[in-house]
Amino acid sequence: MSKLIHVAAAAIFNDSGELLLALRDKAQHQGGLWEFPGGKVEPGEEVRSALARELQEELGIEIDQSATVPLIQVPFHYPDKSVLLDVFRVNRFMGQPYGREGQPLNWVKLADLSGYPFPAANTPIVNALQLPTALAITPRLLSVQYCEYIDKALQKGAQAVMLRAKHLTETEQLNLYQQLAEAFPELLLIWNGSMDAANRAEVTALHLSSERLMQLNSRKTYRGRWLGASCHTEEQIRRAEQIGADYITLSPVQKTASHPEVTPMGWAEYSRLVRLSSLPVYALGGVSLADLEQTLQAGGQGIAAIRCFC
Ligand SMILES: Nc1nc2c([nH]c(=O)n2[C@H]2C[C@H](O)[C@@H](COP(=O)(O)OP(=O)(O)OP(=O)(O)O)O2)c(=O)[nH]1
Ligand SMILES: [Mg+2]
Repeated sequence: MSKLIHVAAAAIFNDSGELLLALRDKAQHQGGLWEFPGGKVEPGEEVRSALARELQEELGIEIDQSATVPLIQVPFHYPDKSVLLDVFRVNRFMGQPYGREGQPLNWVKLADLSGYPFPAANTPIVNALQLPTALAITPRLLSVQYCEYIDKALQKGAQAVMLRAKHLTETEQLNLYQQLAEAFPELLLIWNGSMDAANRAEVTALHLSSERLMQLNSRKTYRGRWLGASCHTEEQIRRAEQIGADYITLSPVQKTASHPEVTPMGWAEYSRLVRLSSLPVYALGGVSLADLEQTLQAGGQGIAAIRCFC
């Protein structure tokens, strides 16, 4: 396999929360498709210096390197080239961006990103941008208690909720899912269950256990929008990538009361697996919102937790 070409790219936001896209010239590799501005890291160059240089060269803007936050790293093999896209969030910049190389630019709302044709390597980047950084996983509750739980979790900073209610029958879980989806129409509500049942109930966001993940070869039959999976090993991460999952949770990062017998992987191993994965990776297991900054700096998607949102 050819050597990975290290590319620094930026998800640049303006004050209205829109994102800057540039159209790649037809003559370029992956030409005619939209991109996150950036370019190749030169030998010996720091990735953030490369990002600042490329944004100056391509857009005429200055950025404060220390104010950039890692978003995701995507290793990707095109038939003719292998790239490592190293993507950062840029929320502040100086100057008015313009296409210094004649490339058209567009400010785009996050919700409209899916309408833009991107190179294939960009799918995980778009997912990382559209997925939240704080995911609450429901504890074991009575059916009537879930609404109140979600209210409280949202107040505490959760931005999405995974309904994990294995103590209820599948029918009860899906009825509850529909009720909660109606009560919280704006919320990304994920059901932890099986693909067949999710398809039958028209669930739009599904999370697979690692066991279910390893039984799947493709997401092709899935009819929802979001597909996630629980991973604990490199092999499971590879399978999640192979089936085309949108995100994974990786656990246990730290010691957790729910699985006291399991040895946690620790932050160093979490960071290593995040670098190796091309997908958005939530840290799970003994983590809370207090660990969010560390998780993002490691290139993770964010944190997933039960306890800290109760
Ligand atoms: N900048 C950028 N490159 C991307 C994206 N997605 C994607 O697959 N790529 C690929 C296309 C290219 O093979 C490589 C980036 O190369 P580039 O052409 O931007 O590099 P550069 O700015 O240094 O340009 P050049 O001097 O080599 O012409 O990464 C993306 O979103 N942004
Ligand atoms: Mg470029």
